[in-house]
Amino acid sequence: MSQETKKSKKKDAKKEKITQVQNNVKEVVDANKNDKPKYGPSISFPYQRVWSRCVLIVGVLFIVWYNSKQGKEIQLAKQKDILKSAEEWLAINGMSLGSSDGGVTILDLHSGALSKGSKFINIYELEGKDKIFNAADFAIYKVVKTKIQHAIAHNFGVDVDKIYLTKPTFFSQMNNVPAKTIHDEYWHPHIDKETYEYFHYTSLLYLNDFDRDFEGGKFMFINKNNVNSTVEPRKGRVLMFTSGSENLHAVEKIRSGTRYALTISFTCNMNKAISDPSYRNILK
Ligand SMILES: O=C(O)CCC(=O)C(=O)O
Ligand SMILES: [Fe+2]
Repeated sequence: MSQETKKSKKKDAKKEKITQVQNNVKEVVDANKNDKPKYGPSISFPYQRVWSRCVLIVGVLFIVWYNSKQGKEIQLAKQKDILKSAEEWLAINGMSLGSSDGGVTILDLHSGALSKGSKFINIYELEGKDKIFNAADFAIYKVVKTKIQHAIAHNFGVDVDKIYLTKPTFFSQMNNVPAKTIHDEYWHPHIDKETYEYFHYTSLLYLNDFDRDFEGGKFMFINKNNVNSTVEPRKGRVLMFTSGSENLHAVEKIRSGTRYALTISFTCNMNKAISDPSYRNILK
């Protein structure tokens, strides 16, 4: 065989191979063409990617907004409207004059009783009692109390003039010092009306922040199935509930730090009403 014949044979073989490959590719393309989408032709439109991203973002924003509306928190007033810093208020309110041996210190604003050691002292009988509070402190208390009274009336559908401030109304300070008496054991489930007969509506104004100023110390509602719903104390947050057996509750043990709250409660029994604690009264 001549050299030329050999070359042309090689060329022919190559051509044949290329045609074969091309045919194979065509077959695959044809096969794909016949492979119709299962659920009909897919929809496409201009700027499809941009639009689909916009829809996704709006969807996520909607979910975030919707969930934020789901909380049962009602804003009564901005913290800065009514509250000084908790520390400032507590420093002047006389709590610093006491301190119980157990983990709980109480200052009753109506009677002046303050836990000290294993007893109570009366800060309204102390020398210099007029320096512990001033008129502005009581004015703040009155504003806070009145706002809460209106909020309770509104949310529980009662007439604002038919609920009355009742005693005790007190500051509480809680920490993780081991309890000395049963009164220091705030973590037991209880019903306020059993402790305080004339309470019909309990409210708590929290003065500092869970997870920042203290750990533990969440408020827990305990229902019949032993399932808890919890409230995390936060400065300026108000919790209100009816004081009967429908609201069994406890406070989770404090693990560290100090927790401050103010209890303001209302009764429907006008014979058990108390007047607002006032500067004038403590000067008597
Ligand atoms: O401080 C709290 O969150 C609740 C205290 C309490 O339940 C009470 O004093 O009866
Ligand atoms: Fe309670």
